[in-house]
Parts: sequence; structure tokens; C-alpha cells
Amino acid sequence: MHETPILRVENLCKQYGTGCQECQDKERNSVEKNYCKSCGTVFAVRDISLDLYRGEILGIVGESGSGKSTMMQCLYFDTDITSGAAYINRPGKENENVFELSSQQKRMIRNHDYGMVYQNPVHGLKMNFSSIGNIAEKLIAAGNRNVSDMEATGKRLLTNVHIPLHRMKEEPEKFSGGMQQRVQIAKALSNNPPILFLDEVTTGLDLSVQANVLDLIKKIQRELQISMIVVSHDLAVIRMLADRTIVMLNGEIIEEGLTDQVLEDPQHAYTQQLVYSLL
Ligand SMILES: Nc1ncnc2c1ncn2[C@@H]1O[C@H](COP(=O)(O)OP(=O)(O)OP(=O)(O)O)[C@@H](O)[C@H]1O
Repeated sequence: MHETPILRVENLCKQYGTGCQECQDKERNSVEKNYCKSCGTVFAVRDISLDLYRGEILGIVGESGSGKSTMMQCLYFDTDITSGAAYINRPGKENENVFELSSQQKRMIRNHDYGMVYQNPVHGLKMNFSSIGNIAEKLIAAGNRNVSDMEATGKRLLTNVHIPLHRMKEEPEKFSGGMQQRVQIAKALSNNPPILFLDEVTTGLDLSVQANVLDLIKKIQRELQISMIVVSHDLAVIRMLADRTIVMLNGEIIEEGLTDQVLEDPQHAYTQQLVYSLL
């Protein structure tokens, strides 16, 4: 019997624009790449289906504009979807399409089931709160009230991501990019989410800092067995982190498989180009 995925996404679509007769009608086909030449609608995510299993890292790779971030924003309820479904394997709620829930229920999922680490820490952190205050904010949102417990959890998480505790009262705006990302990761982990989304988390960091953050993510995944979706335009990041990989182009999945298999024997011409560029 197959294992049940912790997250199942079915036929997810997100378009910017209302569409027109030309782009709805396959015969007339006015869509070039992901863009309708006739009405200007962008089909950012087109019919994406995927499964995420317990304890695995699923990598999503693709060039700029391929729809990776939009897909993550849809899954994390940062943006409304056009159509599709997502199911989280929660006791008694396995068949609940989370996109159809109320905003309060979606907030509960964000507070209890999901963590998110954005490319830009400004989106994940309150830059003018202390670092430990950022973690407390997330713990309070998840229903914690005991101040001593929250402080102990905050210290443990900051230590795990190598932020020295004598700096825990400092605001992230005073930290380097790599430190900000580590505080963001600590905050995202504070509610013990079974599912963590990471969107281009090392883009813009120096190579050595990138390596530290990637090592940290790998360590967290090994120790906590969290399921992760990692989005990157950088195949080297995906190679280091992901068990399985999905390749996106123009809003669509064009190839998927075990990461080793996709990298060793790419089938689609675009994936071949990506892989060969690393040689
Ligand atoms: N608010 C918006 N309005 C219109 N089009 C948008 C909007 N946000 C994104 N898009 C378009 O959706 C498509 C997918 O963008 P998205 O940012 O998801 O790609 P990406 O693969 O994450 O690229 P990058 O790595 O550069 O962020 C692009 O064509 C983009 O221009």
C-alpha cells in the first residue's frame, strides 16, 4: 500500500487577469509561454498537482517567471487561487480542501500546520521587534501564553540556528542577511509545523553564508523530520537539499522525479539545458 502524502495538491491554477475567448479556446491558442497576447492575462500557475510525503524535501526548480513563488504564495494563502485543491493529512480532515476554508481556518493552518521562510526576511520578520520577540509573536499566534515557556523555546530555537543568545534582544534589522534568514527559520519552526515552505531562502547571500544556511536546513530536516517544499532557481541548491524534484516552466510542471534521476538523466530539453549549464 502507498504511503498517504502529508500534503496533496490537485490541479492548482493561478491567473492574473480574467482571460478572454482567445485564451480559453485551445484551438485559437493565443497564449505564448504563460501570457495571453490577446488580453494580457498571465497564467502564472497552470494545473499543478503534487504530493509531499512525511519527512521529505521536495525541490521546485525553474527559471525566473516560471511560477514557483506564485505556487508557494497560493499554498501559504498569501494570494487567492483561481482554481484547484489542496489536502493536508490531518486526523479527521483529510478530505477538506483547504482553499475552501474560511480565513480564520486558514489562519489556524498557518499557525499550526505550516511554516514559511521567504526570500526576503522583511516578509517573514518584524524587523523592529527583537529576535526572540519575533518568535514569541508566532508562539502567541499558535495559542501559547506562558512567558517563561516562550522564552525557553525562543532561546532553544535561536541556539539551534546559531544566533548567540546575548543578541536575542536585538532587532533583525541590525543583523546580517544570513543571520536574518536564520532568525526567520527559527520563527518558522517555532510552532513545530509538520510542513515548511522555503522560497529562494539563500538567494542574494554570499556563497559561504549560503552553504551555512543550506547545512542548517538539512540538519533541521534530518532531526525534526519535517516535510519541506524548497523553491529555487538554483539547481545546486536543489541538488544539495531535495529528495525529489519538480521542474517548472511557464507555470507548468515539465519534469519530475527523484533528484538524482532528474539530474543524471534529464528528459525534457529545458531540464537538460539547466543541468548541462552546471557542468
Ligand atoms: N501580481 C501579479 N500580477 C500580474 N502578474 C504577476 C503577478 N505576480 C506574478 N506575476 C507573473 O506570474 C508569473 C510567475 O511569477 P513568479 O514570481 O511566480 O515566478 P518565479 O518562478 O517565482 O520567478 P522569480 O524567481 O523571478 O520570483 C510571471 O510571469 C510574473 O510576471
